[in-house]
Amino acid sequence: MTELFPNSDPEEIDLPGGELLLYRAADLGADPQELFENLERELAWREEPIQLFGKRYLQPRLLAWYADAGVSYKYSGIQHDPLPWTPQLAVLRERVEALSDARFNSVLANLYRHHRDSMGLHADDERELGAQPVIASLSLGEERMFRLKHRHRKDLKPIRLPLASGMLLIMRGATQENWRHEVPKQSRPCGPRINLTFRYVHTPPV
Ligand SMILES: O=C(O)CCC(=O)C(=O)O
Ligand SMILES: [Fe+2]
Repeated sequence: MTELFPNSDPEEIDLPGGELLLYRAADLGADPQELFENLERELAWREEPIQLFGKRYLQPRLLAWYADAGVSYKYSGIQHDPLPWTPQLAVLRERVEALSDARFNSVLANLYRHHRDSMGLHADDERELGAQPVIASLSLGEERMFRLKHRHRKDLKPIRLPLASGMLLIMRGATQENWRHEVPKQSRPCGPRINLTFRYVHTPPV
């Protein structure tokens, strides 16, 4: 049997009805600041529309979507056609796969330009991701607050997890079924942050 998590064990974050693992200083084979600068410069960042209650808005952050050929993904009501992996992203995928003990065929990159950029409360529970998806989320650049809220249990307080540069958070098990997550706007000014969420998209949908 292959060994789970060969690179030193991640921390387990207590999440009732879900599974969260955190590498506080993931071994990415490169300095997180250098990775941030390369990705900020090289990725094809776009302002993307979002469909909310039948209306189109611009998302409050920049996005870029990379995947294996033939993979497509509907995200926030919008169909995304992927770009081919850059050399940097391909290397990062290998590192993240080893650290997560999972396979990924795509990555959604988010660039939060400043403290007012954000990601609304959601779960990564699209059909194409299958049941109980493993989602590996790599943070680079400025620290931002990641918050999880249980869908039904009002007795559970939201979980606040500050995500700093070089941290790798793995969401798996029933996390997406039972919890939603967000990156709220904040009042304190800060610089840019990149978050890469590695996913396995099943095409055609399972
Ligand atoms: O920026 C983050 O930490 C979260 C990103 C996220 O939830 C997503 O891309 O689905
Ligand atoms: Fe998400």
